[in-house]
Amino acid sequence: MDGAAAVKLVPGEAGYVLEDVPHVSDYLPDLPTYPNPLQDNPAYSVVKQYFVNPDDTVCQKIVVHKDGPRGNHFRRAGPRQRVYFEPDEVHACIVTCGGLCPGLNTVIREIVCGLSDMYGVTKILGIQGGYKGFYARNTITLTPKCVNDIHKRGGTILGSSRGGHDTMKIVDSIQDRGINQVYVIGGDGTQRGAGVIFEEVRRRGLKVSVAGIPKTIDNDIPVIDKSFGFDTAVEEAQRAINAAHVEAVSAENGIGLVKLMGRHSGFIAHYATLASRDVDCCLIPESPFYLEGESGLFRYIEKRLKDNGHMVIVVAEGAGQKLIAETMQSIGKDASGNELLLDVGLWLSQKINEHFKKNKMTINLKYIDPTYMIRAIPSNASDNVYCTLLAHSVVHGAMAGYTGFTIGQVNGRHCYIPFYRITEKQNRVSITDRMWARLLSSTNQPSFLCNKVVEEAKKEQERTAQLIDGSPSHRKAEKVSGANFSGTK
Ligand SMILES: Nc1ncnc2c1ncn2[C@@H]1O[C@H](COP(=O)(O)OP(=O)(O)OP(=O)(O)O)[C@@H](O)[C@H]1O
Ligand SMILES: O=P(O)(O)OC[C@H]1O[C@](O)(CO)[C@@H](O)[C@@H]1O
Ligand SMILES: [Mg+2]
Repeated sequence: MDGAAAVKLVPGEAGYVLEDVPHVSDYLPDLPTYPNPLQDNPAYSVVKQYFVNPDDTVCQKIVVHKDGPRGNHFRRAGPRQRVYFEPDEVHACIVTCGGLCPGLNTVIREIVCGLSDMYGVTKILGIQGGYKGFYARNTITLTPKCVNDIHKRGGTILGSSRGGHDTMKIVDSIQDRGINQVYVIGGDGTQRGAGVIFEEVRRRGLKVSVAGIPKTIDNDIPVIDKSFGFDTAVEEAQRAINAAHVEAVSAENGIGLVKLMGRHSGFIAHYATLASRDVDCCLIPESPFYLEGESGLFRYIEKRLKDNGHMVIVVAEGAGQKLIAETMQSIGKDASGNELLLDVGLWLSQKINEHFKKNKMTINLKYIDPTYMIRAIPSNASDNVYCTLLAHSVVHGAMAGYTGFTIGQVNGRHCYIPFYRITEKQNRVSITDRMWARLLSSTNQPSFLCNKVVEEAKKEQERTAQLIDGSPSHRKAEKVSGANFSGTK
């Protein structure tokens, strides 16, 4: 487990457990603290109860039973009365890694503006081109002025990359440059990378806070309510689905097929389908499907065309990979080690065309692949606000000396989550819960579920629920009874 040595569990009454995050004072005792400059900030000083009570925690499980345990909690995010860095002392850096996602520039902007406006920090570096930028690329100086309008642009002004995570070289670069706050924006791979950077920083005894901001278009990061940019992507996907629908209704036996992103998690396809109501079938990686037979996809398409004259299919890029692999060779891995996917959209188009040709039925299939279009756009208004809050919360955490954490919204509240909770599993669409049932009922598609698949899905859900509910028994944990934990030295 990444960061296993840093597990900090603080038990309380009635099964209460705080899964705390590391703090620089865990391994550097007697560090001085300073009053939070926010208390003199004209904008913020009017806020009643502005500082977060250090004992505030956010519960992960909000549906509980009368006699059930209170479950796991995370430390609530927000400004602390005392901070562990003086503004002049801070030398922050920001890096973006992995694939693009709407909102990256907003998060960069708001970390810079948050550090500057709230804490008076002036030294902020942008690391170019992802992790390898620490040792192989240039850096740029980030100021509120130069990031002023970047939230209106898609992508990341810093550039991003996959692969190239060389922990020693990265931490050498952090040490050589005198960086003491590292803000890492990226998905599960990136947060794993941040976890090992944190471990190395701690091993060297550096006063450096390593903080993650989770980013993933696929919404595959667990624990958090949802990842930033997801709503924007779902909204943009509507344009492709609308086009597919228009094409389909305007042709004889028209079929509109749209491929959307979603490597192992089909959330974009799922939510875009539910939002649209024009979709007749949604195929995702979590729900294996098959083509032939009475309950297969071909029969459903025939029926739908007969009843309605047209249909729209949405397929997540990771769907049907096992099926395709029966006839196609794997195409290897990307620079980060992620499996490259076979093109389910092209494959499905070909299979459907072949099937109807063989059965002498005329169809008009239009395949739309908006893959990168849904993630290369700027974030929408609500994602912009979401990104702003995440960025400000992560800044408060680093200034307060927390480290080895990811910022996340859990049940509507922002909190500091240990890296290992974000990286130990992926968030997947559960095909045995009410949300997927809602989709099945809105599209009327076959569930493709045989008993074996349902049983496997239920088992997976139980296993996942144990992780999500936190049952900490499986962790190599050091239990502590108070917040002044120093067991990670
Ligand atoms: N286990 C790991 N340890 C250290 N670094 C890692 C690890 N996994 C991935 N990384 C690094 O993290 C960076 C991003 O990883 P990856 O390409 O998997 O994207 P991601 O962060 O998961 O984002 P997304 O999948 O949403 O595009 C890469 O530079 C990669 O080298
Ligand atoms: O082509 P790239 O940039 O490597 O990224 C593609 C992948 O990145 C994601 O957008 C995020 O993991 C996936 O949905 C997609 O498979
Ligand atoms: Mg990933």
